[in-house]
Amino acid sequence: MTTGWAEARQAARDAAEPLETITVTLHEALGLALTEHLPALVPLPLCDTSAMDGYAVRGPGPWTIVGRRLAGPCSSAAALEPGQAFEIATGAPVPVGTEAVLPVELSIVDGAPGTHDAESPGRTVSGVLPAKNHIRRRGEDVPRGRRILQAGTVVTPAVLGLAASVGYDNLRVHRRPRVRVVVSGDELLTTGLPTLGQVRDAIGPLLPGLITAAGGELVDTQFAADRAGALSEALACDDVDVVAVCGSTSTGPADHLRPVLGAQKADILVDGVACRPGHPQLLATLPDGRHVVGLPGNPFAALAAGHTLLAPLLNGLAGRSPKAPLTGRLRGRIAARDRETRLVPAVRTDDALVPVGRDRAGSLWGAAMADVLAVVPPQWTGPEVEVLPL
Ligand SMILES: Nc1nc2c(c(=O)[nH]1)N[C@H]1C(S)=C(S)[C@@H](COP(=O)(O)OP(=O)(O)OC[C@H]3O[C@@H](n4cnc5c(N)ncnc54)[C@H](O)[C@@H]3O)O[C@H]1N2
Ligand code: MOO
Repeated sequence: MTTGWAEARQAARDAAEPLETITVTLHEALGLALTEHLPALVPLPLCDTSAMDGYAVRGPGPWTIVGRRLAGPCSSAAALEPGQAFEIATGAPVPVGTEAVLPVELSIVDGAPGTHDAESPGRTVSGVLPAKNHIRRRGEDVPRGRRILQAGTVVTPAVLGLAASVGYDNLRVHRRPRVRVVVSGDELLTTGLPTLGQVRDAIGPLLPGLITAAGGELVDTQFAADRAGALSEALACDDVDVVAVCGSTSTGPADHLRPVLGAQKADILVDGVACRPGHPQLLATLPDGRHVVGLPGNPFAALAAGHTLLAPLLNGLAGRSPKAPLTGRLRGRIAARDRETRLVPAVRTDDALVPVGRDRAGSLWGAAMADVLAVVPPQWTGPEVEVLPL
């Protein structure tokens, strides 16, 4: 029985148990999801540091310059007495007793505007201290031990930078779900110009990016002839978590996916989705726990199904926390359907989403021009819609 679009996505998510934990280097963690909350191993900053290039000072000026501290390891012994200053670089630990940092552009050294000068110790600096003391206190940005990121967070470039700055070399993450793509259809051609009766495979090329973005790892793409036996063979593998079958989802004489899944005693969790395009898509679980997603052969329908069932399934297996939906306002005359959700390619303008058209199930032209798929639910009257970034 056909499932509603939102329910189908939730069913795909619910079918996915997050995969095992692995420990990887920061570099290897990009795109994977944290398995545990991350506490800061050190405070940020580590100690009281200067926020400006200038002079760390104590008491009222003028101040005698007694030392110099640039970035890099340094002794903790340096201290200021009232009336003393240290030339200091942004980010360097301030000497004990520092009350403020006088920025270099506000400073006068021996009567001349201050500059960075290796000869400054022994000279006198003066200037009017600004209201801000320009000292970053220990732990002011991130206190030591504070939970900085939650389990389920996807590791982004910013997460890597933050994890490194609070002391991590490795992260514990869920492994990526391994995916095999099986493209079915005797008419398909993978290179060159098609002749009568042939069609260039458009789904094989679009899936790797979608799979990676959803947290999966494409193991390989295989081609299966339009025979039940070929599809059965392609499904008989134990080296992947998910098999995405393209084509063969309908009820025609060459469409064998449902009968083959029946013969393999698969549990069909979603048997068609009330959406356009993409309504024949399906989600099943094989007796050994592997998941099968059936993507319709019409290329735009396959893309829509990739976002409807495949991406939420991979997100869940990868251990990614669900995200609140993105929304936007759709402009123009869009005819909602009575019972089915429409997935409409649209571009973002300054103030709205504008459908681009060219969105028949067999054509990827609209989707290729679009920024998002706008989700138009049954009997929608607008203008707010959920959007799926492409
Ligand atoms: N009697 C009915 N026929 C169809 C229905 C229906 O409800 N009743 N639904 C239509 C819809 S909607 C879709 S979508 C397709 C789904 O068909 P299949 O998943 O079985 O796919 P095929 O029949 O193999 O192919 C359909 C179409 O797409 C082209 N195709 C297939 N694979 C690729 C590929 N990798 N790259 C590019 N194009 C591909 C294929 O040549 C066909 O033109 O069923 C409708 N029929
Ligand atoms: O699912 Mo079909 O794609 O509506 O064309």
